[in-house]
Amino acid sequence: IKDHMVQWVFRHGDRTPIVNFPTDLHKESEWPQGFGQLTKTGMQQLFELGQYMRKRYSSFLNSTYNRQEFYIQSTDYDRTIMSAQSYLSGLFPPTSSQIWNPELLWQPIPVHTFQKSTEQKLHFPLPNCPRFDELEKETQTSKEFQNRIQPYMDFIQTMAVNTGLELNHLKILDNFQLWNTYDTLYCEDIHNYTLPVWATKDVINKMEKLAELSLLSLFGIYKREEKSRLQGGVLVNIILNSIKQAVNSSNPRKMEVYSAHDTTIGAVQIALNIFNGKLPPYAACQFFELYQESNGQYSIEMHYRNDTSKDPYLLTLPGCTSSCPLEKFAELVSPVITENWAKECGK
Ligand SMILES: CCCNC(=O)[C@H](O)[C@@H](O)C(=O)O
Repeated sequence: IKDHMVQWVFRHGDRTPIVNFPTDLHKESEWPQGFGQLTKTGMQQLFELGQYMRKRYSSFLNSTYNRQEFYIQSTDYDRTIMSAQSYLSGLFPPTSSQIWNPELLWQPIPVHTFQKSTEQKLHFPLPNCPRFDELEKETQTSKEFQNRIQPYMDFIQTMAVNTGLELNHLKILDNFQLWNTYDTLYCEDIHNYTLPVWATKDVINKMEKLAELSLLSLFGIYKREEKSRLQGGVLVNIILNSIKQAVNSSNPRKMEVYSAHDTTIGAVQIALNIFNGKLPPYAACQFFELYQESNGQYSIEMHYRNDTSKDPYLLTLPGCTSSCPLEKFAELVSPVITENWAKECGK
């Protein structure tokens, strides 16, 4: 069995909070680099990911960086671009012929990025899609969602008082307010900032569950396939087309990598119906490996690395085997792939 091409999507590394909630004890000025910035921990996490991939693909990838073989794109955020750079310093330290400064075992490698307004493939949820906004509203009032949020109603009331956030915003979940508040408390806790007295272990756990429900209900729970056609299916389509091109190309790129966000991983996994319901941790990665079997047939394997202490999980596309023939894979994902995104968005 021969590795033919790999596609990786990862979340950036550890960062500072992105937003304050009204009663937050810590303001942006208390964070050395301000909101949303990659920390040294985050840099180390991505460096480790690069080293992991160097080992995993030692026989597949050329040990020296080769622009014909490798391409990386990042969303247009400091944290994802810097994550990509940290990752590349672990994946492609310069080998003898590439060393340009003997005191520095690092080489510049291009991280491609596109303006937020024009990039419509990596930062989810993709904006400016009226049909998706409609589906979001339908989701919030659906019984599937209401059944899951009902048990938390009293808790959400308490959270509104503790955080100073608007109750009727908090309970619809889709504007990330509860998720963002959980995230800010999580960042403060990791970096040893004092938490408010009400932020007990139990409260944080309940907020984590609601953050997970935010991600799940954003792309799934209700009309998963239709929402995925407008969201995660867009990136699945890009990845699948790139894999198909590699099959028909005489000298295909070996690896394409996307430096992105937790919502990117969530959108793709919910579109593929392989989501584990948990928030993707820092530097988590979903990756696809195209193999050519001895009989010449091409198959795709999907893996998810969300714990650096273990091997990545081999994931199985529902309806297929873990090593899924390319044609079968394409057929099974076709319900979440749209030929005309703008039209389906009702623009
Ligand atoms: C505030 C909501 C936007 N959050 C982000 O962009 C973060 O990068 C988030 O996606 C993450 O992966 O931490």
